[in-house]
Amino acid sequence: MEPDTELHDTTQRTVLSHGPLRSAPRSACVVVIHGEGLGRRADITDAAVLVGRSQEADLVIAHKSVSREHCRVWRDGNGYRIRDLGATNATRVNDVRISGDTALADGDQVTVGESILKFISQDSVEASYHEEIYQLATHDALTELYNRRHFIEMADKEIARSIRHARPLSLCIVDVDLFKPVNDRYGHISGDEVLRQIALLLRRHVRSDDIAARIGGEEFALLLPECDAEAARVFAERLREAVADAPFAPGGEPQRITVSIGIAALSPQRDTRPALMAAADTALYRAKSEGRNRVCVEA
Ligand SMILES: Nc1nc2c(ncn2[C@@H]2O[C@H](COP(=O)(O)OP(=O)(O)OP(=O)(O)O)[C@@H](O)[C@H]2O)c(=O)[nH]1
Repeated sequence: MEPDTELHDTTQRTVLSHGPLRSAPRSACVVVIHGEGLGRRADITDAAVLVGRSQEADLVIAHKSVSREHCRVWRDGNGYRIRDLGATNATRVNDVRISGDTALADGDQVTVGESILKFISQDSVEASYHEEIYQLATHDALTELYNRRHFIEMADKEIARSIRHARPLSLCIVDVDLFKPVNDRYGHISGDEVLRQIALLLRRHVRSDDIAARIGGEEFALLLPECDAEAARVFAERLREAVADAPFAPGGEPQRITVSIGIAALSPQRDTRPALMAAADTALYRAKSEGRNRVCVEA
């Protein structure tokens, strides 16, 4: 198990990647091209996109110059429109303060506090470039799951949403057991293949609203909205069994691989992401010390 704060460089392991597992349909988007939130983007699909400082915004820009609900962008027939929501620093499009609903055209620059967003229509050649950049910035190259940084961003939003709506939320931290001996015996390339296989199992087990990420070398996180601790335990048991039963063969040699899983649920006493992660980590340590290949829940 790796320390929580450690960062992992996985770039050399892209050699095993067979390319993106899912190709997102291209949609119009707003992307931050300057200031706080640089690189962050929100696709404009059927639902309107709220831009603001609030964790519940679709595009969060956590800067004091940005109002909690700053502006809204939405699709209107074949076009797109934007409206300022009474922000203290009024929204500007191409440096002109907007009033009422305003149409957006491809390439328009939207000033939100001290950040600048660019509107990119789905027909733009620039859209695929930003899609690629977004994929690189938010996903782990080896497993195609979300990376740690993006997981943290999404977890903060999900926690805020769950608290606001008084809904349950659980976090599972999944750590591969005795992975060092696997690497030592079969080499890092085979170890990487094991990690990819485990990531696929994770992906198969989660629901579409769940958030699956690789947050460390051999450590994964699963955030389960609408799931209390007991439901998360049942889910985690199924996942643990699926890994233990899966046919791994690093270096061509059949090998049993197992995972330990620590779980913590959101509660009034545990209502921040660091507290939730620390509690799940404590449960994980217990699972390891009690013999591995098991699920523990932090009360
Ligand atoms: N192949 C591969 N190995 C990695 C990667 N990131 C971390 N590791 C390895 O994962 C291993 C983690 O080992 P430890 O933290 O000692 O834990 P462990 O052997 O899994 O033992 P327990 O967690 O106590 O069950 C180390 O050998 C790391 O080198 C990676 O991206 N690819």
